[in-house]
Amino acid sequence: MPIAPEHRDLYRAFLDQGLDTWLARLPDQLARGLDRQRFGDLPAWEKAVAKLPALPATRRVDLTRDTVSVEAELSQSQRRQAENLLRKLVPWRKGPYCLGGVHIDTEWHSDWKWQRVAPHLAPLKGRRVLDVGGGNGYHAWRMAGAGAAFVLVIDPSPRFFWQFQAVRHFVGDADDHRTHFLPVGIEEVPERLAFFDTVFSMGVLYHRPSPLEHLVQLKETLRPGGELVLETLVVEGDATTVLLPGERYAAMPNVYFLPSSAALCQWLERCGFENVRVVDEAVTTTDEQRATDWMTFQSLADFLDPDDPTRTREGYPTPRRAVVIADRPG
Ligand SMILES: Nc1ncnc2c1ncn2[C@@H]1O[C@H](C[S@+](CC[C@H]([NH3+])C(=O)[O-])CC(=O)[O-])[C@@H](O)[C@H]1O
Repeated sequence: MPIAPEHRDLYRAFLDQGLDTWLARLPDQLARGLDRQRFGDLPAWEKAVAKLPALPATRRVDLTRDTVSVEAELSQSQRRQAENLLRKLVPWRKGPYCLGGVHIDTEWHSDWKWQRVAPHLAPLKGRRVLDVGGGNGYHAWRMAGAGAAFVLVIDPSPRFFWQFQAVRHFVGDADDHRTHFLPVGIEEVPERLAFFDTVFSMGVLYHRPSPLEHLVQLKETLRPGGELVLETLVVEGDATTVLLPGERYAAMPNVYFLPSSAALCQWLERCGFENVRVVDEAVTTTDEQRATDWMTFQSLADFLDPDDPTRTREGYPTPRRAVVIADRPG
C-alpha cells in the first residue's frame, strides 16, 4: 500500500526507531510466518483474496460502529462471489463485519470487548498504536475509526493475515491508509522501540510462558509516557493468587499464567509501569463467544462443565477477563 504524503514523517520516525532493521528482515519473516500453514491452505487463502470483486470507487466505510462495515454497490452475482470467497477464509473468529452486503457473524462479539475497553482509553486521536496479537484486525479498524494516526497489528497467524487483507480490499486505500498488519509475533519486534503512544495486548498474556517478559517487551515498544492496554484471563483472588493450569484450560492447550487482577497489577508495577488500574473485569459469556455460521467448530459452551457452567470442563474457574491500563513512566 502506498505511503500517504501526510504520513511520511511518521514512517520516517518509525524507521529511525529501528524498524529499518525489522523491515530488512521482513521478507524472511514473511516467508517463515506465511509458510507455516498452520491450519490450512495458504495458497487458497491468497487466491481467494486476489479474486474478490473489484469495488466501485464510491463506497461507504464505517469504522466507528460495532460492525466494521463497507457499503458498496455490488451486483447479486458479485455479492455471491464475494461471500463464497470470504467463506474460504473460515473460521472467522473476530468481528463482526459487513463487507459489500456480506454479513460475517464471527465467533466472538469483539465489539463487546471494544465497548468495555474504549471508554477508558487516552483518546486515540492522532496516536500511533500497536495491537499485539490483534487477530484479523477487527480492533485495529476500530482504533482507526477512533482517529488513530497509525495502527499496526502484529499477529503471526497466516489465516488472520489473509482475513485482514480481505477486509483491506473492501476498505480500500483511499478511505484508510493508517491501518497495517505484519504477520510476526511480539518476539520479532525490535528491542527498545519506544515508538508507540498506545499499545494493546488483548488475549495474549495467558498464552505467554514468561508473562513478565511479555510485559517488559510491551513496555519497551511504548514511548515514555505511553499507555498500555492489557486484557487477559484472570481468576478471582488477592495479590498472591495465580493459577497455572495443567495441560489444558477450557480446551486450550497453550494457556500459562492466570493471575488475579490484583496480582496482575503487582506484576505491572514490578515491571516498571505506573498509574496501574483495573478498568473492567467480567466473566466471558457464551453469548460473547459462540459457534456461528462463519465458525462452525466447538466454542466456549462446549468447553464448560455441562453440569456446572461456573467451571471449565477441566474443573477450573470459567473464563473471566480483566482490562488493566498502565503508563510507561514519562
Ligand atoms: N507470539 C505472539 N505474538 C503476538 N501475537 C501472538 C503470538 N502468538 C499468538 N498470537 C496471537 O494472539 C492472538 C490471541 S486471540 C486475541 C485476539 C484479539 N487481540 C482479541 O482480543 O480479540 C485470543 C483470544 O481469542 O482471546 C491470536 O490471534 C494469535 O495468533
